[in-house]
Amino acid sequence: MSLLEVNDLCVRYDAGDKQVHAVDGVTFNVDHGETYGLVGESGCGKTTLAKSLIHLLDSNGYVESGEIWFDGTLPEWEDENGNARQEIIDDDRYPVRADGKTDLAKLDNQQIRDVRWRDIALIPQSAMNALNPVYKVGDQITEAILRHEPGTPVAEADERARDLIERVGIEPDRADDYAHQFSGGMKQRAVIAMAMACNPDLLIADEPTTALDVIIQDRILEELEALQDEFNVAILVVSHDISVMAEICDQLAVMYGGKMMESGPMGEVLNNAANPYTLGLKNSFPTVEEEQQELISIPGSPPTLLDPNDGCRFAPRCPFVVDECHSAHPPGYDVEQAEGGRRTEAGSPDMHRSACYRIDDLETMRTDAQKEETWHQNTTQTH
Ligand SMILES: Nc1ncnc2c1ncn2[C@@H]1O[C@H](COP(=O)(O)OP(=O)(O)OP(=O)(O)O)[C@@H](O)[C@H]1O
Repeated sequence: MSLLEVNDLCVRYDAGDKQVHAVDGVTFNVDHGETYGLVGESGCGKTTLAKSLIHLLDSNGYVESGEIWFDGTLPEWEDENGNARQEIIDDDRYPVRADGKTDLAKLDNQQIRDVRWRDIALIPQSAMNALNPVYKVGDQITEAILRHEPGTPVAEADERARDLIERVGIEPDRADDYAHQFSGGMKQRAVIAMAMACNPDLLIADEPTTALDVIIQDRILEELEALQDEFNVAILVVSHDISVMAEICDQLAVMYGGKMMESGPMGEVLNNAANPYTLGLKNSFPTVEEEQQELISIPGSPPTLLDPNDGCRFAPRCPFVVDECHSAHPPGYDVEQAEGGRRTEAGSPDMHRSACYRIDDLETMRTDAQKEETWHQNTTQTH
């Protein structure tokens, strides 16, 4: 059973008399212990999607519609074994399903606070600045444990904090240091340790390695994987960097303009890309294997998402655009079927899916997408 099941989620920001459609009709599942990646250019809605799950949006942001089913529930709705009580499941006033999952979108502020840290923890973007400069690093982790598990004896919380610090590769004695005594990589590790303080089932990591050099980046990714193996924590990782995703993800979703353009098992999405946007994104990133690879950018810029038109979000920049693309944003099509020339909607969000009307012409798109002239000659005709 999946840990997280997001159905048709739409998130908006109020912007004067208009709205920013930052996340639009997004559906995906994350399994226990798996790493799910959200990749895409800046502004495509990755952070908004991640933060909306635990109600950490800016004050003008809100979930307009959709469901966020999470395999866990509030302590007061559980029996002694930690399962949702039957009378809570049966009572329509509670957003709890027969399989014990809770719809996080329906929780109020107080309720979602009980889920944060204990069940789902966030490593925010620019996490290195998340440490408080006036408290010792170890004390900040102890404090997080005590705040979310109030019955814990202080000595035990201290011990756990030091243990976590050690697990992320920092000498436990450094727990008595202040953040300014830590390097960038150590600060990032300390924030990861803090996020793991209450042993959550899901860790949301927003650009966990962006400000770090490549060597430290690798180590942080290794440490995240080690924590995952040890604690079976699922990780929802947000990054603009395909190479980070290729290192750690099991499943990958490519976002553009608030939509999921392509998703599925990571190897499938990256090696067998089936969406013009993914093909374009891959062209613009260097790969380790191809030393002489020519990088090709996608001309144009991402949409503003202010009251967007109907139609595929990528259509204005897509060299493969046809009339149908302007009718409505395409649904997620089954890529395996498309390999055989059939255009069939995907039956499950875990399958390799691509939102593109041209999916039945996949081979042509894959071949043409590798050519520079495809991207840099045809764009004017698409507007
Ligand atoms: N508080 C806000 N008010 C209005 N619009 C916002 C707000 N926060 C984000 N947006 C807009 O929502 C869209 C999605 O932004 P978001 O930060 O989720 O994208 P992202 O892919 O995570 O980008 P980045 O990697 O730069 O953070 C963008 O168009 C952005 O300008």
